[in-house]
Amino acid sequence: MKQDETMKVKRYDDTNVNPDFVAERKKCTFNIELLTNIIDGSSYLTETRRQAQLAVLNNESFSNLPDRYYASRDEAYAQNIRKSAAYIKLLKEDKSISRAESYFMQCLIFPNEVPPFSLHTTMFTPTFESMADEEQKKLWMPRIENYEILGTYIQTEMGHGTNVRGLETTATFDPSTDEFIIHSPTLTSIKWWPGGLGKTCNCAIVMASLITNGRNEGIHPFIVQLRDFETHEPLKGGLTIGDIGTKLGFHGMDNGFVKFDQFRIPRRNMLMKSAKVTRDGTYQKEKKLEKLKYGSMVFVRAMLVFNQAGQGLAQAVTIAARYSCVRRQSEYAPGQEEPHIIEYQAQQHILFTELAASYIFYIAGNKLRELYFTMNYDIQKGDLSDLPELHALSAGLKALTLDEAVVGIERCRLICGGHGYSAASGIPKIYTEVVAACTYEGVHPVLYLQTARYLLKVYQAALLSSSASSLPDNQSSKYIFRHLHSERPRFHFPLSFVEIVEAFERRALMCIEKASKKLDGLLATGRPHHEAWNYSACYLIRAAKAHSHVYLTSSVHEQLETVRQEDAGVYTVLGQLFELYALKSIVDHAVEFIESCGITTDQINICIERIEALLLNIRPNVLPLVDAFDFPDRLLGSALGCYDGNVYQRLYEYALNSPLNKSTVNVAYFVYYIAINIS
Ligand SMILES: CCCCCCCCCCCCCCCCCCCCCC(=O)SCCNC(=O)CCNC(=O)[C@H](O)C(C)(C)COP(=O)(O)OP(=O)(O)OC[C@H]1O[C@@H](n2cnc3c(N)ncnc32)[C@H](O)[C@@H]1OP(=O)(O)O
Ligand SMILES: Cc1cc2nc3c(=O)[nH]c(=O)nc-3n(C[C@H](O)[C@H](O)[C@H](O)COP(=O)(O)OP(=O)(O)OC[C@H]3O[C@@H](n4cnc5c(N)ncnc54)[C@H](O)[C@@H]3O)c2cc1C
Repeated sequence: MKQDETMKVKRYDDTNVNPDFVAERKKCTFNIELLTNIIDGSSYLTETRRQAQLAVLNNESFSNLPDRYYASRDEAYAQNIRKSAAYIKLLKEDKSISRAESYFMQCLIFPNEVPPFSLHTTMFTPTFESMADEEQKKLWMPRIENYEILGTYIQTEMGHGTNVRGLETTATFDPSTDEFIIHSPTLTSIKWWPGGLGKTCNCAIVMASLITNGRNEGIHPFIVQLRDFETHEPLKGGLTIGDIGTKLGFHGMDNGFVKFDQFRIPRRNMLMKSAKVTRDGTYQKEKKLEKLKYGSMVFVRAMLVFNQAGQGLAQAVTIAARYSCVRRQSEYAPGQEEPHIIEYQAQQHILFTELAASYIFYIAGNKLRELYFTMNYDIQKGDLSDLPELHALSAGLKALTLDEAVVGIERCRLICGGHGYSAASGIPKIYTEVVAACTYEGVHPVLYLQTARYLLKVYQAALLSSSASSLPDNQSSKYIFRHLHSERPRFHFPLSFVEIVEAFERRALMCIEKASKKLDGLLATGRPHHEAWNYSACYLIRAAKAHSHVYLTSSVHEQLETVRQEDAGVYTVLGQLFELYALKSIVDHAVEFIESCGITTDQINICIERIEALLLNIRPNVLPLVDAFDFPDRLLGSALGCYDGNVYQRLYEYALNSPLNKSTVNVAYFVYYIAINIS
């Protein structure tokens, strides 16, 4: 990114900081910058992020006007398009902007929003690049990279989302014209939900059942132009396109629908890397590349762990922590000043356990992102051997971390009392964005079951093998092989970090064993496989969750081992957060740990006592620990969570700006109430 020498705005305003915050920050016992580097992934990424954020803060085109919480849907959409236009212009002008820089800029330009063009970069382009043949890439990529083509990803229909094989939209080859005819045969086959489809995008990847020579060959991707490149009107010839209406959140996004009525596209608009239809209508496919079509779903799921679960929860925690260090409430000791609510153990228990979870999701999410890029390099070259592992990991972790994050965000809102319910707290906005990710890219029961399917295969292989050597080193399920044929150790309390990881592994192995036994038992009674699978679902889901917990704990433990060599202060605080997250999970799933690790209820009580001790350990560092996330105020969008802690002044300003305060007597009251009931 080109450096702008004229940058004026600082990322933080250090003047006029609430004195309570100044005192809190003085208690810090560790090197905040080093922790920030760990959260970002490296010191290089911290610097890159800061430069990108400064570029946004110094560019007036990216300001949020009108206030984001008072904007109507029309205004929110218009504002997103205005900012998108400026952002895309910048990307086109400055080709040196890297992928990481553009990512960091986008997060701040659209705080807690998925903007209308985002499907272009997260799903449309990656799917095209992965599924198009070389000739198609030459033809289309320059216009895709130049944003002349703005694309979305159209898969879900009104009647089918999860069951991709059940999609009804057809793409029938017509050899007489060398075209495919895209058609929505029923009401339920209308494509529904794609982001940016309603008003913004002019092209799309459409997933449809390919029919040629009278045979249905299954779901395939097609690139389809939807709107005229000059007038932006929907193309004639059989398209009905629109916005699907108001949702829980995503107000600035035009999630849309499209009904195809015998709409024609050239044959070569089928993406032909792994399968093709020749001029005479012959269908050919390369079986080994078949699963590439799922690739963009794996990509987004893997990114959601750090981007939505990690960052979303960390933002809510930052807001709740800062507010808890400002807010005073209740008489603690008779006659004394009311304490900050952070001093209440009940508050600390919720806040610090969520703080710990946000660190775990961020760090494990970074590791998953790196693993994705490493494994995907081979996958794109045609070696798909790592894909099942990547799919199982990304599906399970997307589900587990987002499940825990949305509960955590809501808990953070609740511990802010009444002001948490105001949009000005910023938490409702974070919640509605993050909770959407629990649905898009696959609902969680279904994703857990995908992970379980993989785990049972690994377990079967482990039963037949006597060592772990048949699995590559990077496989997260290697512990299944290791522990299946080894003695369970005796655990000592309080647990060491190494013992914590082994306890999670033993618990996961037991859950997998139980799921396998349950399934086999049902099969042995003569039930068909699909029925036995369905009635094992609760066991299978428990196994997938336990396995995902293994990845979280083992990857953060690995990070701790590196930090241990570098900095004692950071090692201590990160270790406390790791231990807190792990012990809380052990207590929450005590039955599974007692059964799998041979531990007693007394030892669970030791964990409960240890959690209380950790709350006291973490207390002095609470503000520095959220400062380490390094969120600019604009990203948080919160009166309660600002860096300077001037909560009440900002809440008052927010209320004064309410559109209802533009007049002293509201016209509706005058016209309806006074006119009818008083005159
Ligand atoms: C710091 C630096 C930064 C760096 C920069 C980087 C920054 C980037 C930042 C980005 C930030 C993000 C922002 C977000 C914005 C997003 C906006 C919203 C987007 C929303 C888009 C959508 O919402 S878009 C629709 C998604 N809709 C689903 O998600 C449907 C779920 N439904 C299914 O996913 C299937 O339908 C389901 C269930 C498998 C059954 O399908 P099915 O019946 O065919 O499957 P079966 O169970 O029979 O499985 C058949 C065999 O396929 C295997 N397999 C199945 N899936 C596989 C897979 N994915 N990969 C591999 N393999 C797979 C399976 O494991 C079996 O393998 P095997 O036979 O060997 O066992
Ligand atoms: C904000 C948002 C943005 C989206 N963006 C896009 C987009 O850009 N492009 C796109 O194509 N789609 C998009 N979607 C659609 C999204 O991917 C689907 O909603 C999602 O995959 C779930 O499908 P569904 O809504 O049909 O739910 P269903 O499949 O009908 O599932 C409903 C419920 O049934 C249960 N269930 C279903 N199947 C099973 C099963 N096999 N086993 C156990 N339980 C089951 C689950 O509890 C599930 O929650 C978006 C959705 C949202 C909310």
